[in-house]
Amino acid sequence: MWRIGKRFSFDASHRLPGLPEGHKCGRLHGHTYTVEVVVEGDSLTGPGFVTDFGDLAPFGQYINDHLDHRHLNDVLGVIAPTSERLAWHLAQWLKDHLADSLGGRLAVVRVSETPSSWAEYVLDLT
Ligand SMILES: Nc1nc2c(c(=O)[nH]1)N=C([C@H](O)[C@H](O)COP(=O)(O)OP(=O)(O)OP(=O)(O)O)CN2
Ligand SMILES: [Zn+2]
Repeated sequence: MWRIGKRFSFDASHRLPGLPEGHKCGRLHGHTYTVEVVVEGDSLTGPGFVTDFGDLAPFGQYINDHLDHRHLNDVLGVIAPTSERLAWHLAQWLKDHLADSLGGRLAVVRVSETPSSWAEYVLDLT
């Protein structure tokens, strides 16, 4: 099986209510988020692609239009937009909008708020 990935990034603010008093993430702050989408396949098409990286362009457009320079507490409609919840939100968007048009299967959406941390949502489309 092959796996390919494409990385996207955007800047956004959030705050995480519900943390202990004084926790830094309870305050309004921002991140340069990184999102990686992993697509897998058992065969190759065209010149040797699982799926053309360019087929993920609509996902980049969604990020630019709806998440970049936004406040994630407003956009996601959850009280605490953690990396885990953002990964789930993005996985649902990919499932709803791109699953049928990609050459391969959507496998993982991984979100990083900082270079040292990540959360991922593993898709099961079987
Ligand atoms: N499991 C999760 N833990 C935390 C999340 C999250 O989404 N999922 N988010 C935060 C905060 O948003 C915080 O801004 C980022 O946390 P942290 O990695 O601690 O950020 P730092 O840049 O301060 O990391 P250092 O490596 O300590 O410098 C918190 N936890
Ligand atoms: Zn944060």
